Amino acid sequence: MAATSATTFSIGSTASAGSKVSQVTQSKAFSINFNPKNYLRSFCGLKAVNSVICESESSFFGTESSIALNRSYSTKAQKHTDRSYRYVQPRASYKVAILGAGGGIGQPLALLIKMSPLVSALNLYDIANVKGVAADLSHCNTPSQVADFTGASELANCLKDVNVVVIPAGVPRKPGMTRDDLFNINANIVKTLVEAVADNCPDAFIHIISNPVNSTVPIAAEVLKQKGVYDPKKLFGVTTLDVVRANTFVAQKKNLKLIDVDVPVIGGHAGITILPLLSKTKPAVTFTDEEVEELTVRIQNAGTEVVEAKAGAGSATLSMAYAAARFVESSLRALDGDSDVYECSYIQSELTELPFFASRIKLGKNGVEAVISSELQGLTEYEQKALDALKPELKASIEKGVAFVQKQPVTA
Ligand SMILES: NC(=O)C1=CN([C@@H]2O[C@H](COP(=O)(O)OP(=O)(O)OC[C@H]3O[C@@H](n4cnc5c(N)ncnc54)[C@H](O)[C@@H]3O)[C@@H](O)[C@H]2O)C=CC1
Ligand SMILES: O=C([O-])CC(=O)C(=O)O
Repeated sequence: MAATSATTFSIGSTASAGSKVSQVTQSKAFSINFNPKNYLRSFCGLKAVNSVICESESSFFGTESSIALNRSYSTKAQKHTDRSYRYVQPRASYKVAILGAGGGIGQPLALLIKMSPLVSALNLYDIANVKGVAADLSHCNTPSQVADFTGASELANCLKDVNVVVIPAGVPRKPGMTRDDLFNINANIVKTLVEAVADNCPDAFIHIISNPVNSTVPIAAEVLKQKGVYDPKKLFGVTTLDVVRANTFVAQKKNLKLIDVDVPVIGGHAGITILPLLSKTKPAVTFTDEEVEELTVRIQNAGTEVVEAKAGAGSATLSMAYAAARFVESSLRALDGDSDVYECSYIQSELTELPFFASRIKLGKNGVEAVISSELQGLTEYEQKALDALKPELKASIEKGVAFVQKQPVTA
């Protein structure tokens, strides 16, 4: 990506003030130069502001989708027919499957992915009937073909040749519950679905949304290991919503433009294991101690805020679909060769002594290309204490997930 400003900073072993990138694959660290403007743009996810004004090239709300929509009610549409048809052609042909597509997250997520010019096939799977959802979506005049798959007997077909599998299948919280209270039901759902992924599309990127993410990702890893197809670079716990919330809350608090704010969120995805690194906010922002405490607690409890507001009708669905769509878009861009894709995600990690940990990562064609280790350096005292405090809980959740699969080995 070309630099547009004179101010550049570098990440890598040669950097003095920038971020350090460590290779997941354990090959030696490398350095990259890029400018802060692009750096921030790559964290904008669905690029809300840019995409609404149709500047983005590969956003779900980018040029192609917008032109496709605009054509429907433009009085001059006819004059532009040829040009518009050229634009609505898919720009890439990736196949995405959503498992749990009929649910509160699955449906809006399917709509957002249907708008992507990078997707040629969108497979919807659920144990409940998804025929109606697929029929409904298939009327949208965007490039991808939608197909429905209902029940276990159709799961293998749903997964054939898929590049990205997104898993929001499972039960959501009700008021008074923790995410860990969902373990007994969701552990088995994730285990069964990932077994099918291992059998049918072992090379796919796997995005786990089902809670408790701190345990369901280790469950998925253990299943893939037992199946002999585990690639730690392609298994992701989706923690994008924590980043989206942190960005939103900080922007609101500090009166900043939403599009400009980027807060890395590390650790895991439950209560105190969610740790926003406010000191690493870009652009640099100064917070009082009270603001740090208030923002950190709000970000950690944001899921519960929604659960309580929905009063028994489930947990975050729309913001989660938005966040998951952002992570899918980032994955597709990386698969498509974009070399400037960064997200936070909960992955197998060597960043701390814990085997799974959420942090900023660089995504590439083969999944996790690098882990940004520098964001864990120079933490404030508050952040360091919070990091130390989250480790026992996260460790226990990881061990619970691993033990679950070891007690009930996968079917060959
Ligand atoms: N990672 C994150 O940041 C977030 C995670 N979540 C989690 O996402 C999960 C889904 O939430 P919602 O969509 O609101 O729930 P929902 O109940 O509305 O939808 C779940 C869907 O999964 C389907 N399902 C259940 N068992 C299945 C199976 N074995 N195979 C295929 N589909 C199956 C159901 O039929 C339903 O359509 C929950 O576990 C929730 O806690 C929710 C918000 C944020
Ligand atoms: O809070 C929940 O149960 C759902 C969730 O993970 C979130 O909204 O972050």
